[in-house]
Amino acid sequence: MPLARLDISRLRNLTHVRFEPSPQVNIIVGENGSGKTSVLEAIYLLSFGRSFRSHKHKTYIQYEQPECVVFAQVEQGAQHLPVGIKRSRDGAVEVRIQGRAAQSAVELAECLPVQLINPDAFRLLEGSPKIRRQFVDWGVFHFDEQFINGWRGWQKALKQRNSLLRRGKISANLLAAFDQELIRLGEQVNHARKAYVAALTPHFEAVLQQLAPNLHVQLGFFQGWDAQRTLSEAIEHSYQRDIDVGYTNTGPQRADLRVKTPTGDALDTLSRGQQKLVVSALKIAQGQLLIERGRQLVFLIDDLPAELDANHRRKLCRLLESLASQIFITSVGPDSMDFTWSDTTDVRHFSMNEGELSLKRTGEFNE
Ligand SMILES: Nc1ncnc2c1ncn2[C@@H]1O[C@H](COP(=O)(O)OP(=O)(O)OP(=O)(O)O)[C@@H](O)[C@H]1O
Repeated sequence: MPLARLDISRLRNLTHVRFEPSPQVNIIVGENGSGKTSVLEAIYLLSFGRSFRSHKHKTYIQYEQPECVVFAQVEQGAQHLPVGIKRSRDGAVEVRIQGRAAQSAVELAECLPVQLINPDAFRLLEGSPKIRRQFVDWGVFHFDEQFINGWRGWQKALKQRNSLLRRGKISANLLAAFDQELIRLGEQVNHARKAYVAALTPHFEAVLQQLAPNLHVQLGFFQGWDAQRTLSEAIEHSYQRDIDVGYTNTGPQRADLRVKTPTGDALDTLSRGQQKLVVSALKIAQGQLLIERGRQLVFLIDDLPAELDANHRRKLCRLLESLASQIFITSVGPDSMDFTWSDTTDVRHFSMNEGELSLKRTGEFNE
């Protein structure tokens, strides 16, 4: 499933970048502000339909341009699948897969799963539970084909219930009718998430053991309500509170992935670099799980050296190499990319200079 070709037009300072990446390791080196992260942003846009840097599409469309376009040939077996996205300044989004308009961003995510590790990665530990739920749900989405329909139905039922609660004057019978569907789908979502976290945990532990053997970190899953109760019981229990506050207090919308060390929350006890290692381990574990199920994914590693010492950088590279996935790594200087890749790994070095990308010959950086 690697990207065989990538065309980026009018995205930040990339007026027109066109290149053929390696199906394995791609290293993009350039000065601050040269456009390295924008290449990763373009690939991410192709998978998620949005940027990881800004929710405002106008910020990444090149100044004074009406739109940006990212187009790729995605390898699927012996075939190439053309996939493209166009984001216009007026807000329009056009996604095309194999020449036809895609129905939703879900189709994009299905044909191009992308995993990002960047300097903001520690936000997964630091940020709100929503960020961790999104992390878990991304994994479940690729792990369990039934998940997305149940999740969408549950979200719809939850929104309807909340809107009823907000308006007040609600009859118990009407609420109960909504609750049946909410509970059925909510239990489904919860079941899928729990199964996923259970499958992810041994992968996470093994990856972390390789990356940082001295770190002892445990994963736990909070389902969003008291584990001793069914969802139906929990909703019934918080009925009056829901009416008082005007929204649904309990359920899978409160779920969280708990990351703990023996002495407390990982966030409070680990250094920044250690947090980055834990998050990298979580993301690599997600990737491993996908690969184990016969899928492929693209890893985007933005600014690899940030917060990692040479020893941990090398360990991370070794792990990434062992995944046999397509990887894009950015770095400000070749010195920090001192890892020796195996002779059998296809490594392509690119240099980024003011929005212009060029392929380097092997060893050119060291000359
Ligand atoms: N909408 C835009 N249109 C044109 N240029 C933009 C736009 N937004 C940002 N830029 C410029 O595009 C470049 C984007 O660089 P990018 O963030 O990709 O750099 P980088 O090589 O990853 O840098 P660093 O090493 O500092 O992270 C910057 O020079 C920035 O000023």
